[in-house]
Amino acid sequence: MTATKGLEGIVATTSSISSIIDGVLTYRGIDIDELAEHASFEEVVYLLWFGKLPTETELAQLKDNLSKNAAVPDAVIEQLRLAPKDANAMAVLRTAISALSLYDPEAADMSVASNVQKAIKLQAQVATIIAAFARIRQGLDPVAPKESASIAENFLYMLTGEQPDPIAVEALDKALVLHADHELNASTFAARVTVATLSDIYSGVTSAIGALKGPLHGGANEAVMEMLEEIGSFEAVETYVNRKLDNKEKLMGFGHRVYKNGDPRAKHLQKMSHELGKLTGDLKWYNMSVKIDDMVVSEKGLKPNVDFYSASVYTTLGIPRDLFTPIFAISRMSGWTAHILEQFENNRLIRPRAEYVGPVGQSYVPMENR
Ligand SMILES: CC(=O)SCCNC(=O)CCNC(=O)[C@H](O)C(C)(C)COP(=O)(O)OP(=O)(O)OC[C@H]1O[C@@H](n2cnc3c(N)ncnc32)[C@H](O)[C@@H]1OP(=O)(O)O
Ligand SMILES: O=C([O-])CC(=O)C(=O)O
Repeated sequence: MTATKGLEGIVATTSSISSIIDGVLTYRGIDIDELAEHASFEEVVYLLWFGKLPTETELAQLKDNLSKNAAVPDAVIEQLRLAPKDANAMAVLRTAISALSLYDPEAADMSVASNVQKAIKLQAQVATIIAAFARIRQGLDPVAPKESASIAENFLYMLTGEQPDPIAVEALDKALVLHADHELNASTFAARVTVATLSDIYSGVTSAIGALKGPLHGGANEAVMEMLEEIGSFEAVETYVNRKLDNKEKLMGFGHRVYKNGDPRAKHLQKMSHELGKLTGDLKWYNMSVKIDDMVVSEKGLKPNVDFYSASVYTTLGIPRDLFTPIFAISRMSGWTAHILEQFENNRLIRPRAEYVGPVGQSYVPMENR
């Protein structure tokens, strides 16, 4: 038995949800480039869950169902009020999503119909929870979700209490499409491992949120913005990047376990960052990002991943830095739940082995002789 560090290159399951083949990402066989151009996030949610693009009626039904389920139980809102105002937003989200199960009488129902309904609730409520916490910590009351608004529109509306700019809604919607699923990434794997014990869907997504939070995974988008803020100006980029590379330190938002020739989602986010920067007249973060990108590509051969340009996109949309990873979770909820449903369809406990490298042949030493 020989271990592969980080399970690199190990094929751990079959899946028909998304694929990365020769650097091309597809959801249910459709290239992400096409989806980014044409699909709404709700269409993508339907596609991931049900394996096909929705008809007009099916999409309307899904949107209606999401809309009707977007309100969060009062007890969970109360719990958000009890959280420290400076609590980590991903930790709050992880706790609140776990708490939702306490108020769902169907939490332990493992039928397919019940699990699909729980996926709908989770997808609808994740945005409500994040927006509510963002307001509560500012001493404001949460804003109730609007009926018949998309998830992107509703999230921005619930965050500010004002009707969001259609350009911002469109940009966030596209970002949600781009982050929705990604084969067997760490958080999705965590979700599948959890539910493969026949634990419930809430446990699965709670595990996933915990895994997404880390800076080597979804947490990298916040780390990118932290880096941009630390650098502070376009002029300071060169010295900063050279110092990081000389010290062999990682630059957040670069590199990927699977993509060695670039992440196909990054170009869309780069374009959005540029367009939003032009619209707002503030290209500072975009210009700094491009300069870092050019230097890291030419000096290290590493390309930006999905997290790199999403940082300047969200900042230009006026979203606070610590909500970037929670927004990733809004989108990835669709992928996690699709994978959980797929895992349940053909379940087997996930239990790999460890290569033992510790001492052998040891004896118990009585306390007085140690
Ligand atoms: C949504 C997502 O999860 S996308 C990924 C988000 N994460 C980040 O952006 C964090 C920064 N990037 C990284 O840490 C890595 O590239 C990962 C975690 C994404 C992938 O890592 P792995 O496949 O395990 O690659 P690993 O960390 O072993 O790196 C391989 C080599 O490239 C280097 N490298 C990888 N990423 C970076 C980086 N961002 N900056 C500088 N060097 C890097 C490593 O130092 C290592 O060099 P070495 O062989 O000289 O020691
Ligand atoms: O696939 C991965 O390892 C990380 C990633 O890009 C994602 O989850 O979107």
